[in-house]
Amino acid sequence: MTRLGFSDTIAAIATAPGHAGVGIVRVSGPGALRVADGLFRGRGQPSRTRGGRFLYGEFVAEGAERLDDGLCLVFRGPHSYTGEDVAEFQTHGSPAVLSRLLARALDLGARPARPGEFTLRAYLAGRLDLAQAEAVLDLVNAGTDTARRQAALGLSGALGDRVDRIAAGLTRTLAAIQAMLDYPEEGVPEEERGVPLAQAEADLVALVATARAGQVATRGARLALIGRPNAGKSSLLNALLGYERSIVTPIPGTTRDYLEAQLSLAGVPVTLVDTAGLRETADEVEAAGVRQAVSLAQGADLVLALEDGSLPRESLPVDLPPGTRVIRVRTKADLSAAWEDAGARAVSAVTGAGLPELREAIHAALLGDAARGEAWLTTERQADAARRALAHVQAARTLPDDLAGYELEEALRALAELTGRDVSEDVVDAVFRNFCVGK
Ligand SMILES: Nc1nc2c(c(=O)[nH]1)N(C=O)[C@@H](CNc1ccc(C(=O)N[C@@H](CCC(=O)O)C(=O)O)cc1)CN2
Ligand SMILES: Nc1nc2c(ncn2[C@@H]2O[C@H](COP(=O)(O)OP(=O)(O)OP(=O)(O)O)[C@@H](O)[C@H]2O)c(=O)[nH]1
Ligand SMILES: [Mg+2]
Repeated sequence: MTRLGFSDTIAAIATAPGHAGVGIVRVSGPGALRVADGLFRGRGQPSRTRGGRFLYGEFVAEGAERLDDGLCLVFRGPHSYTGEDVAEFQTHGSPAVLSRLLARALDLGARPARPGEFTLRAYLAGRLDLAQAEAVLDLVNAGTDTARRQAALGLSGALGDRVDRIAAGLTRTLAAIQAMLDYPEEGVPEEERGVPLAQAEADLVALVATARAGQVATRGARLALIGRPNAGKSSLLNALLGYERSIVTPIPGTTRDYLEAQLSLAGVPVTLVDTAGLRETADEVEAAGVRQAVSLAQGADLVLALEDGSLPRESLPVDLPPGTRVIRVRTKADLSAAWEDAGARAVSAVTGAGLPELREAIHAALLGDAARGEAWLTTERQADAARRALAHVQAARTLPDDLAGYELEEALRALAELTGRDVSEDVVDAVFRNFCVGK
């Protein structure tokens, strides 16, 4: 594989498996229009058609068997998604038509595209940076409007721009330091070093703070409900969902196995996890459920710790790892309160009192540290690169000029990795492995 153009032509079904109104087979590479000539008959020939045009006609298999009628779209490199010649065949959306059409394209010399290979080619052609390519994946997978908005921002290049602005500041400071290395007795003036580095650090701290929100918005969050038996966990889960998903009874120890349910909370895909009530028990099955509840809470993005507000307060019998995000909830707020605590939100699953505020608190806990209009870091890969850049900038601030220069070079390398200007093939492979075929 060379980075300056591919000799092979790739083909894939671009639309989702299944029956639909329209389906698309896409072909990209130097032979794309020749493949199109071989399987499409219309008033014009694809290889003689200008880019940006479509032709209406029929798709024909070997032996001139007519497969379907439809459209052939012609793109000429570099004016296409991949930057190469591209032909698209838009058929009736039948898996039977699409698979025959793809088979025909392969007969005519194309090879099956690997997952993400169209977008990989767009990246290697310089039409997208790596953060934009990741945004393409986020966009395809977006199930909520928040996820879509973040992905669209990323795809527009807003994340790359945000990173580039920080990098430009670091580059200026690095240049100032290098210019002064020959005159070490003078030192770089504060306004050319200390001030911009403080700014870069603040910008990177703000950027790193978006990683959690970005990942939660695109991949969703796991939210575990824990508490003693009868605290009202299953009732609260049902109240948040708006339907009776989990069994509720007055008998403590009703929920034994954990149970998951999906919910979209202000645009964030949330998996709610109901767990067994926490208590010491001789019952082996229940004890297994309790152990499971503790480990589910430890693995969750956010824990709702429920305590029965109608009974004298008892502390929760678990230690959560430091750093775990917890919202404390006083349940059964419709009954007379046996205790009060400003740190616990009063909620009634019966009347719904306190539920809107709880939803808001959950949303704030999951997305609170990122400003809404800005481009967020949405993958762990991006977050890791941003954190490394931040660590190097922080080191640079305390070091003498020559060593600070080295740290700034490292910070710039980490930022270039973030946008994909300076990454190894392994990293690129890892990014595109997550794509589906046809994207
Ligand atoms: N049918 C279809 N719809 C699609 C795609 C596709 O490949 N096919 N896309 C794929 O993911 C997305 C759109 N992405 C695209 C990006 C650039 C170009 C393109 O041809 N750009 C040229 C021409 C621009 C122009 O005519 O103004 C260019 O940038 O030079 C096409 C699709 C979403 N919708
Ligand atoms: N009045 C009132 N009763 C509630 C409320 N929430 C739960 N209950 C009652 O409390 C009892 C226990 O509720 P569950 O939701 O099953 O409690 P749980 O925490 O899931 O209990 P386990 O599964 O046994 O651990 C049931 O009788 C519920 O009807 C509430 O907000 N108000
Ligand atoms: Mg329960």
